[in-house]
Amino acid sequence: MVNLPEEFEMKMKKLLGSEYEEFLASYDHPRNFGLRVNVDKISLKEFEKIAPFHLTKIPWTENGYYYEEQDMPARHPFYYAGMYYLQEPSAMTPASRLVSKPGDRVLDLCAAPGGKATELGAHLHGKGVLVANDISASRAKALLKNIEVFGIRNSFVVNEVPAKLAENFQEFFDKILVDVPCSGEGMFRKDPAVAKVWDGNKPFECAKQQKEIITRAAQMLAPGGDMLYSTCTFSPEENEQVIQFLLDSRDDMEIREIQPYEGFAPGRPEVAYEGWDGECADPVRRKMGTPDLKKCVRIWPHKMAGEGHFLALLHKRAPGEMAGAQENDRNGHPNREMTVDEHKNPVEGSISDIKGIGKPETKVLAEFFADVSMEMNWKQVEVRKGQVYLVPEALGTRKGLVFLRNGLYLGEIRKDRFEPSQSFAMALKKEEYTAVINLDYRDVRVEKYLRGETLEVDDIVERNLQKAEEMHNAKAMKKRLEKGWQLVCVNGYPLGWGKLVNGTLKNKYHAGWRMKY
Ligand SMILES: C[S@@+](CC[C@H](N)C(=O)[O-])C[C@H]1O[C@@H](n2cnc3c(N)ncnc32)[C@H](O)[C@@H]1O
Repeated sequence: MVNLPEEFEMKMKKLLGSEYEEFLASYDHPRNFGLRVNVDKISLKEFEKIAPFHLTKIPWTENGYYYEEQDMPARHPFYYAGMYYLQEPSAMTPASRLVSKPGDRVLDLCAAPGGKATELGAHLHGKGVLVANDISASRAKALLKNIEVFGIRNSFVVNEVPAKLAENFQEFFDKILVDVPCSGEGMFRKDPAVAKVWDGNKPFECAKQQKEIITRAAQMLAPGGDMLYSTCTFSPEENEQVIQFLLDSRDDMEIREIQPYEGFAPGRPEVAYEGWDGECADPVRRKMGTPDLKKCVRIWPHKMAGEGHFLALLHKRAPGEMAGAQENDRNGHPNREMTVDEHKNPVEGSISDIKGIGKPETKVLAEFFADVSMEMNWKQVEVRKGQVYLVPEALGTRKGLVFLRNGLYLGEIRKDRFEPSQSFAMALKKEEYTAVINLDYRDVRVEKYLRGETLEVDDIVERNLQKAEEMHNAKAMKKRLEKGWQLVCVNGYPLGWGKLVNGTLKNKYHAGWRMKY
């Protein structure tokens, strides 16, 4: 049993009334473990077929599963292949209720380490842009890594304060996720250390910061766009009161219904002004808060197999749009189980479209990319000091922002050769590269590869050559398969690069990502 702060218990008693004992009893139950499948890489059907874990579907998400602690999915090669993200089940809810589609401009304002940004990015399938921001430089680094492991090709990873972003992105985004820093009351069971540092002032301090963040987020939302605000805490100050604050300060925003689940509890209009002297002229609302706060969702650990959360889906009305319009058609159950190849586009333009590079660089790139069939628009490729990036189309030029990555880093031109990057390997599908060393996850070479060791792969090269025999251009293909860059895959999903020399595969797996235990 977690040691709960006395002041917290009193507050929860007041909030929950007769449900309080049941809530308290939930602290005796073990926490739940969840993983969320990367729908940009693998279909759920395929994942269920190949993943050697004890999986049970999380009923309120499309692509989340409970697993058992002994499965240890963080140590499995499929994790290194970016097939899934480990995430507490309730924490999967916010991104699952902000339905984004390929082509959208999406912002995750408080994104690190990327639990929600990776889900939002996966659903873009490379089209549109995901701007993933975090105020902490070190956490933003972890965010970038997770985005790269997931193979997201169209992200802009930023390390800025929301006010600075708002200067650059006025009414720019179709979808915004605002998963604010909070007092973390919902995490006491999962992480008892959070309960130890909690005190009664924390919700008030956090609320101040949350109001600034949500205000900036609303400035960046395009008219007609949707924004999802979430916390992992129970305090009304950080939940209903922040939403009420936003509604009181802007008359173009409204609360939308969230795709339901039987375990969700409604938001609480009656706590919207409790203990807070907000500005509101309407005496009825002043007492009660806007009735639409009921459309918010509270996740309580005694009602669902997950930790505590709060969610509010907000909509910014376009000029002339009536309050509550569009709600029904936008709120249908989204068909989120898509096949991975459904979103493929042909390659656009050619290498000669890249600006500012000479003939030798063009030749080096042409040689390497003769083996690549990934969808890409060459007009969006930029070369900066020899480093080659595929920049998101929808972003435009953004100056004066501190960023860690603009687009997909493809690799580096070094004199007479191109060195592909780790992030490029992760963004490829097996079928999009000519020379592939595909290993089964039970093959000891997979772990050796992830530890940075050199591999003997004669048997696989032999098999690849036999397959090539059956093809039209067998001779050219043979030459290619016997040496040079190889995409190393586990069960068909890329892990990184290797370079083949006389049947030996030199390890090019990113040194900083190696398996260490
Ligand atoms: C709840 S965590 C986000 C978790 C993340 N959404 C995920 O799912 O992995 C809140 C994040 O907000 C960041 N943060 C704190 N203050 C911020 C601010 N003013 N602007 C943007 N991010 C902020 C913190 O560094 C922290 O990473």
